[in-house]
Amino acid sequence: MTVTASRLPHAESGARQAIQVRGLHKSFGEQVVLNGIDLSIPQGSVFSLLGPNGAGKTTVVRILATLTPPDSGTVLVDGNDLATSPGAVRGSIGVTGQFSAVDGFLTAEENLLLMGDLWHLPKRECRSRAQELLELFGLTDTGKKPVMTFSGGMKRRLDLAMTLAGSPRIIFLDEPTTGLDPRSRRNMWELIERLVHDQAVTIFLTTQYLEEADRLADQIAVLDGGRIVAQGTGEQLKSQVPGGHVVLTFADTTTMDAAASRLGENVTRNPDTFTLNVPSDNSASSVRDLLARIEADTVTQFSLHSPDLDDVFLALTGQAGGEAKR
Ligand SMILES: Nc1ncnc2c1ncn2[C@@H]1O[C@H](COP(=O)(O)OP(=O)(O)OP(=O)(O)O)[C@@H](O)[C@H]1O
Repeated sequence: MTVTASRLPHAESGARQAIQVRGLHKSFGEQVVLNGIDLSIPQGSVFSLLGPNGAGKTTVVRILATLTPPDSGTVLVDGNDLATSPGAVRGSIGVTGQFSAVDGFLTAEENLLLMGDLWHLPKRECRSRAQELLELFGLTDTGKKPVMTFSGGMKRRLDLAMTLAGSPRIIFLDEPTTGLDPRSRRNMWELIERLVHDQAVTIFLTTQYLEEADRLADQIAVLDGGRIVAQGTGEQLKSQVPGGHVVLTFADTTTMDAAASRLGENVTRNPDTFTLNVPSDNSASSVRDLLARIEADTVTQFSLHSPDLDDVFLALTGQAGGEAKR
């Protein structure tokens, strides 16, 4: 099945762009990793880059964060040209995740003070910012303990807190919840949502968890074979793949079979639960047409199922998403 790449929906919106990328190329030796990437990410939004292992997500983050030079292409971060003003780019970004700066021998508070120092914050501001961040990230009680005693979730929270010490306008979160248990992952999601809501930062998120992208991101792009193969909101991406269906439940086999014979061969019967699965795009008109073809009064329950991002990922890349592999 082919899914066509959608246009860049926000490029026309007129919103100020936090990140603009045009024609980005990067090869390592013979291996072409990025083969012409275009991105426009509006300020104050959450953007998620998805892709199978080795697709080049970290390479994109490293290029945008000035850690790896691109071969060609133009990149503007917070209005600054990466090629001519890398220092200004570094001044407006924070990077967490696979390049964690957390020092396990120091306490959480000391780590935060060190970051404030690196950002040349005055001593007093440094202390108040550290306290503020410990509180924001639920680390006040453990602030004086060495980080090596922290759980994975606490370390990730501290990592994100340290990124915020410099008050960045754009934050790169490279797989921020990989390896966390479901509860810690949800905690991180709530923190990220609060950051975007309260501080209007722009988030560039890479993740293996499609559910994470679906929950947090305003825009999702799928990177595969060196190119962005689809981009849009979670809903837009899901609407591009088949998998939507209506589930009709009946009181008994007789009414179920009567409906099945009127609906034709695409219907899947589940005799154990007296249900029929009927492929549908779930639009109001197709659901209305469907009900008009059967004795609607015999339906005891009715539900719509949309494809999830896993279906999208599979259709686009031929691989299951990270969550599915676990
Ligand atoms: N410094 C480097 N030298 C040579 N090859 C590299 C280098 N960095 C990345 N690569 C290669 O580029 C490709 C993309 O790597 P990258 O880490 O960007 O992918 P990814 O999408 O982040 O993968 P994952 O989901 O596994 O973290 C991989 O094949 C990787 O081996």
